Amino acid sequence: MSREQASQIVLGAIADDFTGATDLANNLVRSGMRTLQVIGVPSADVALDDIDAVVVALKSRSCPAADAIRDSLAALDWLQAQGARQIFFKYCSTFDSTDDGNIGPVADALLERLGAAQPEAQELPQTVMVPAFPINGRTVYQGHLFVGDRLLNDSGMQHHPLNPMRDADLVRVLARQTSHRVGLLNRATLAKGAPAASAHLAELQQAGVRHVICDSLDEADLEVIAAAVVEMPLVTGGSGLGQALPAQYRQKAWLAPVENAGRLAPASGAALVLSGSCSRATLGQVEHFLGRHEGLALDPLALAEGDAPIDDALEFARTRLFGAAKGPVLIYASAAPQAVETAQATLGAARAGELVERALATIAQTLVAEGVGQLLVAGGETSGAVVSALGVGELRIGEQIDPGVPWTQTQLAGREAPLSLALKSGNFGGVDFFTRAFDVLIEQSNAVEVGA
Ligand SMILES: Nc1ncnc2c1ncn2[C@@H]1O[C@H](COP(=O)(O)OP(=O)(O)OP(=O)(O)O)[C@@H](O)[C@H]1O
Ligand SMILES: O=C(O)[C@@H](O)C(=O)CO
Repeated sequence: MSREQASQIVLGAIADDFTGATDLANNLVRSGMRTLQVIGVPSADVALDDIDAVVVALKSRSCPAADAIRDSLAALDWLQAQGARQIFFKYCSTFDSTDDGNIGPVADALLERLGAAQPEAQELPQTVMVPAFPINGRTVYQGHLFVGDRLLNDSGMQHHPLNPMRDADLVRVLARQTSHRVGLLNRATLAKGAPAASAHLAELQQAGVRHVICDSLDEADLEVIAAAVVEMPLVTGGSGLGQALPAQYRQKAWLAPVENAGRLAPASGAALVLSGSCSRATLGQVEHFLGRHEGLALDPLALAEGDAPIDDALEFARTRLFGAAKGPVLIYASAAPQAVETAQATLGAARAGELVERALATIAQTLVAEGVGQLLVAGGETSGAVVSALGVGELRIGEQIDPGVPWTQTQLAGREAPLSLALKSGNFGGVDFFTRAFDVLIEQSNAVEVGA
């Protein structure tokens, strides 16, 4: 099938984790693209009528680079078969990766596959790296990533359990992940507008630069970048760029204007929060929630001894969810850096993470089967584990709770009503996120019921 024959999908995105996928899908919907999120590469046909963008959610951020490449290429092949005009490799706005990858190796593999599909192209394959998400405080200046007013390596991300970020210089970080040349499109050039940015990208390409880290301090910078890269086969970055691209697609008449790109059915069932994120924002949200509602902590060291903590958590939740009260309650492994270090020193980082993820996934599976209908999960890896255990195939995107986090809905096999699901990236959301999310869901459901 040629691109022209099946060009109904404008944007095909490959996201390296599930919360990141929802974040991108949210921004695409808010910018007027009818967006479907699929979990993994679909094995059966997916109905894509009236869909402008598809986001394939992978769990490829922290796995070995070879696995991430394999899964990302499979997603690329599928998206190309759907006729996607542009491919977007979505990773974290905090550039979560290690010296072994996976951002560099995956971007290289995608570029090579896309280049092979266009042997007539004369130029070296090139892509941009645009992690900035200004509304959530992620900006890039002179190639250095900031979270709020702190450099990345001083933002809390240096303590991340799986991919501690100890260097804010993204040109240097990426250069350790690829054998190809890495360059910079800086703010001074962006300030001159899209033609200057395009000219600089072309110069870098002539000089053999494959990956271009882009500064961006605000939405205006992202709009300039979007205008300069709209024709690139592959773009990469965070959801800020995703918010800026649809306007460019409309200018090219690739996209028709739509009124309400995201609308969900009313929510039902008991309300549960599961948190495996140890990020600063989540720790604040856990504390805030526990000041108002009940919660139970899971300890990885106890989980290593057996499943008793899972049974206790299930009992705790059942008595609070399936009687007169319907929650919300919280079950969490989220812990401060010192407690995480202790667990990791005893169990190893990977095993500690697996124990927590398996426990939260089991709890989600059991309680959703018993009547939880509104589920909020905090943490990208944690969301990946939960969504996989639930067997989620597709997510429809609804109302935003806070920037980067929408409510979504999915239809699970054997369930009558759809499950409302919010997947929160570790560092996203205001301090009252865990409580306010359910208020947003009620408002959204009421609006649908009265036909607003
Ligand atoms: N108490 C703990 N000790 C050790 N590891 C933990 C503990 N609690 C959670 N973990 C693990 O830490 C990891 C947290 O990663 P996760 O991606 O879920 O959150 P995050 O990094 O804050 O979110 P995001 O990726 O969206 O930024 C998971 O693998 C989780 O199982
Ligand atoms: O870009 C971000 O920060 C998020 O969408 C994310 O990927 C966190 O997992």
